[in-house]
Amino acid sequence: MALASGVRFAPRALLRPWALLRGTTLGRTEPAAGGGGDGARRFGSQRVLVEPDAASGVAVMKLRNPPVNALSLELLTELVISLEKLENDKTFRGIILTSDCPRVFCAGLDLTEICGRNPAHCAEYWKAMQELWLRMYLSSLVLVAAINGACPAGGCIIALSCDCRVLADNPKYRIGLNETLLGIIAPFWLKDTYVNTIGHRASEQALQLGSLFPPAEALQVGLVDQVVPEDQVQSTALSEMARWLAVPDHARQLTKNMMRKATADRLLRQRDADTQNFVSFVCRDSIQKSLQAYLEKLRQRKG
Ligand SMILES: CC/C=C\CC/C=C/CC(=O)SCCNC(=O)CCNC(=O)[C@H](O)C(C)(C)COP(=O)(O)OP(=O)(O)OC[C@H]1O[C@@H](n2cnc3c(N)ncnc32)[C@H](O)[C@@H]1OP(=O)(O)O
Repeated sequence: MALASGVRFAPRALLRPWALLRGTTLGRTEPAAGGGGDGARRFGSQRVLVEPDAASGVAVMKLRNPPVNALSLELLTELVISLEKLENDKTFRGIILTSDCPRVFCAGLDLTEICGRNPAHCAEYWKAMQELWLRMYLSSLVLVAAINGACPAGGCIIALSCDCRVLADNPKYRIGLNETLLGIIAPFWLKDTYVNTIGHRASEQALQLGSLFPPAEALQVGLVDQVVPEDQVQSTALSEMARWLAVPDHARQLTKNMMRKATADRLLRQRDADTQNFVSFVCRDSIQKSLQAYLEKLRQRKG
């Protein structure tokens, strides 16, 4: 993690993402609609669509894992790879992260990845979650979340790993860490990310209550930076991006690192212990029962 001007400081090779890849179609490049030169070419994978604009140095990254962008192992892996690809390309200075699925930004952990799975799978899954958070949280690029749908739990953490958040003004698009309502506990690094964003007292309350904030409250508590009509989310995210990109990269990157490194280092120091803790917790019979019941409730809610 070199700190020289312009040098990327995201941790490299903490986990080789492609080792996790199963049945994905990465590296596909196709012309965008109406596109011409390099700046208009899309690339990405099955679950992550990247629309790069070389002229502005900004890429729009869309999550497309229907129906709710649950963070499956494949989606986590593809996100890490797309992020790494953009970070390694000097053309790009910023990413706007948004959803390609209607009404949902990201439903958080894919509960089917941790329900009824063996400990080895849960460990592999959790390591991938840690990896994505570390890479996003320490990314040298400016990350702006254009939150165009519901954003609970792991979805909220993805958004909080960005530098700035724009939320669509729709009362159904709630954001927050609701883990306690599932009978599970946010690990310390999710808690730290929350505290770093909204402060200790607000986090203490929101974490214990499992609060999911509607837009106006999310703005008030500081979980998001702007709430705008749904059709203005993308344009506002672009304006925010321009504001962040107006700052010289090296100064902004070093400042970001100064603000975030201690939090990331805390996980890096105890990554294995955190994984073991997660696995032993979620594999308990009582926790499995809670998760199964929650999933069942979600399925029955339909229709
Ligand atoms: C020691 C550390 C221990 C633990 C740390 C663990 C950290 C956990 C962080 C997490 O992220 S836990 C996951 C929390 N996520 C949620 O609580 C969100 C649950 N989902 C929803 O509230 C809603 O689905 C939605 C608001 C996101 C979208 O609502 P809607 O558009 O009405 O869709 P449906 O509810 O009908 O869902 C469609 C479909 O998707 C399935 N599904 C939804 N969420 C998940 C999920 N997180 N994982 C897996 N599957 C999910 C849902 O069951 C439906 O499936 P069908 O088979 O019925 O189509």
